[in-house]
Amino acid sequence: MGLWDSLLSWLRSLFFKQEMELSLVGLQNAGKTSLVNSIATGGYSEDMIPTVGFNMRKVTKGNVTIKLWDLGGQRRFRTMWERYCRGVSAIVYVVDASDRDSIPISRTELHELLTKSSLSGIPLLVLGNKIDKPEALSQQALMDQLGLESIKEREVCCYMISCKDSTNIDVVIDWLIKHSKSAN
Ligand SMILES: Nc1nc2c(ncn2[C@@H]2O[C@H](COP(=O)(O)OP(=O)(O)OP(=O)(O)O)[C@@H](O)[C@H]2O)c(=O)[nH]1
Ligand SMILES: [Mg+2]
Repeated sequence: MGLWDSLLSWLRSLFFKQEMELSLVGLQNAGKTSLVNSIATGGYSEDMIPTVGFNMRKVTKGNVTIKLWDLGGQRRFRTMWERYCRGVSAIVYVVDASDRDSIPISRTELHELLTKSSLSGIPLLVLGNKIDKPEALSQQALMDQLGLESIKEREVCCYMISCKDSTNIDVVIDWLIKHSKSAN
């Protein structure tokens, strides 16, 4: 009985194994690396080292192996974003929703990235992070200030999250799994 069950689940994993690759972009200090940690282990740390260049991390959720390109958000690394977003299943754009002064720059960088023809049609998931902070914008205000409604040529979704409190991380993982390449 046990053997039969494990044989079945092995067969199932052969047929339903899915892979996806995605890129995390957004300004420095937005919480991209924190999000990777939150997705991978649920862990959170206050003292993070800014990402220099990029990091790659593979995370398995159920039958889906997610390859995450975690890119540096400082200005000098932003020219790399496009290269690492080519061919991915989804672009995840992380915004510090509590840092209101940074939103206009974040908006400009997002729309600049989306003008690249190499990235046309790739679904976009915008995440307003740090909603544990009282000064965080509401979802509607963030969507307005980022000009998300003007993006028509691709699927766009926006969630508000907190890596610190693990708020909505499960919703993010569900969205990602639904957008893995072999999923319908
Ligand atoms: N309050 C709060 N702080 C957070 C949250 N997520 C991340 N931070 C903090 O924000 C800071 C920056 O986080 P990182 O994950 O390094 O940001 P990043 O986007 O990877 O930054 P770069 O690698 O420089 O592009 C760290 O001090 C984190 O602890 C959150 O949900 N709430
Ligand atoms: Mg980082």
